[in-house]
Amino acid sequence: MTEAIKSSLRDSKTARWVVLILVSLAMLTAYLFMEILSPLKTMVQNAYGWDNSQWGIVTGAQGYLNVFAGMLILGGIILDKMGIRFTAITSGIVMLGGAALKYYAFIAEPGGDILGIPSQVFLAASGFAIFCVGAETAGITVSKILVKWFKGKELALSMGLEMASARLGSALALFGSPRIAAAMDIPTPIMFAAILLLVGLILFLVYAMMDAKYDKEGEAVASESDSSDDFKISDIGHIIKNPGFWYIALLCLLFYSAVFPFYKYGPDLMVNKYGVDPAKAGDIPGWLPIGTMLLTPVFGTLYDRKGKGASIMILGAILLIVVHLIYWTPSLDTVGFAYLAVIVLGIGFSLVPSAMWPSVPKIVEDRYLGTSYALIFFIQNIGLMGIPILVGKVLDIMNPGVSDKLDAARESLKAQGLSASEVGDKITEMRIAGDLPNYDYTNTWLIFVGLTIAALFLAIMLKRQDKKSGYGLEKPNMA
Ligand SMILES: N[C@@H](Cc1c[nH]cn1)C(=O)NCC(=O)O
Repeated sequence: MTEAIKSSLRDSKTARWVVLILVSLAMLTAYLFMEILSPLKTMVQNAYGWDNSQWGIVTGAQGYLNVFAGMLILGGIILDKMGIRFTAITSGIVMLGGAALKYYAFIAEPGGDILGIPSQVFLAASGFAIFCVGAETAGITVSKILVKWFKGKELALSMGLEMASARLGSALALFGSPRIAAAMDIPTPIMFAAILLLVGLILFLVYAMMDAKYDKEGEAVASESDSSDDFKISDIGHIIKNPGFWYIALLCLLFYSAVFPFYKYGPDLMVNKYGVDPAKAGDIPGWLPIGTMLLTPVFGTLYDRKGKGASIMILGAILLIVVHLIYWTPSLDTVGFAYLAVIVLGIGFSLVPSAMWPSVPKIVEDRYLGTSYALIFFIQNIGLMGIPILVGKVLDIMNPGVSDKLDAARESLKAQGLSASEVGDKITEMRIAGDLPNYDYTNTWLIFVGLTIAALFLAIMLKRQDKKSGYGLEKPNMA
């Protein structure tokens, strides 16, 4: 029996690392699709005539089903009840289905309205909303997979590497998508990213085979019966009575609202404020995920060894304020400042998550951990939905007439028989030449400044609560 356990898959270092590679690459494809449209805002608007509010409807679709239909919570329950294999494969299929619908919206260019929204916008938003249900569920499933295979071994390292791989997916989308769209057309990068999701699904299927073998070996019984990662409705009552939970959940909402929506609007800011070529719109924001890939493990190790978790979150929030102030200040309009701000953002975006996620187990009891993470992601999704919508709306309000002028030019080009891609290219040329106006982001960017100031306030409150409740956030994680 002992021999059988020793030779189990879990004890095989090779098997563990194969699992890590499989799920990390699957998450890379998910994060890649998540940002595939983000650097194309200028091109999409020039080609299809979406205003900023419509862009907000599509990019904020992340939360429609996850928040309003409670799909993130349902995903947690399904993971708990149906297990890892079922949930991983199902989330892969859901991501692919959503991606296919989003691709259809761009390739078919459907006319008319659905529920008062242009059909193309409605279908692209619906596809993204469905994709995000799969992506968020895949995220919580992969965390559970890593706990299953790496608990008591290289767990923190495996989580860090999986996150780094996911960030690489975001970077590939930001750098690659506009280049492919400029060389081919807008639907092509979306199609490539959808094909990669199919590869991700195949990787989950291969993982499921390994997982089945692992379970057959019988060793999983012990780890599966450790229910600390499970989602339980009954836990919610206990968790929401804990003030520390609220501080960290709201900090997560504010902090991520100031960062992930930056992917959706940052590339267009680069074009409109810094005069970057739309085919390279994602290049400066693309350094953000690359920087975090390298820095998050460094700051994570620092927190493990030296502690100061609450102080790290305060410092991260201060850096974020500096970043968004740089992007907001009208006179700081040279590309050098855009790079400087993204470097500081990279440091801030590495500091906060490296301290935030490992702090949750210090605030809530182990048995509530799975439910707590699902609830935090649920609250985070409210911001990831609301902020892109708000930014789009405010941008339209602050730029009266700009979308109308672009529309008029587009209509006259369309009347000359040009395709959407050709219209987009012409409008881009006219905007670069100054014949058509750009969007002024100045006042709109104050939304991000406000979010980061609120995040700093919450981080300070969390530190105070830590002193009061003795969570030990300032203490090292390692003895
Ligand atoms: N909600 C998840 C996944 C995600 C990524 N982009 C939008 N949602 C999350 O925030 N994971 C943590 C991270 O830092 O990526």
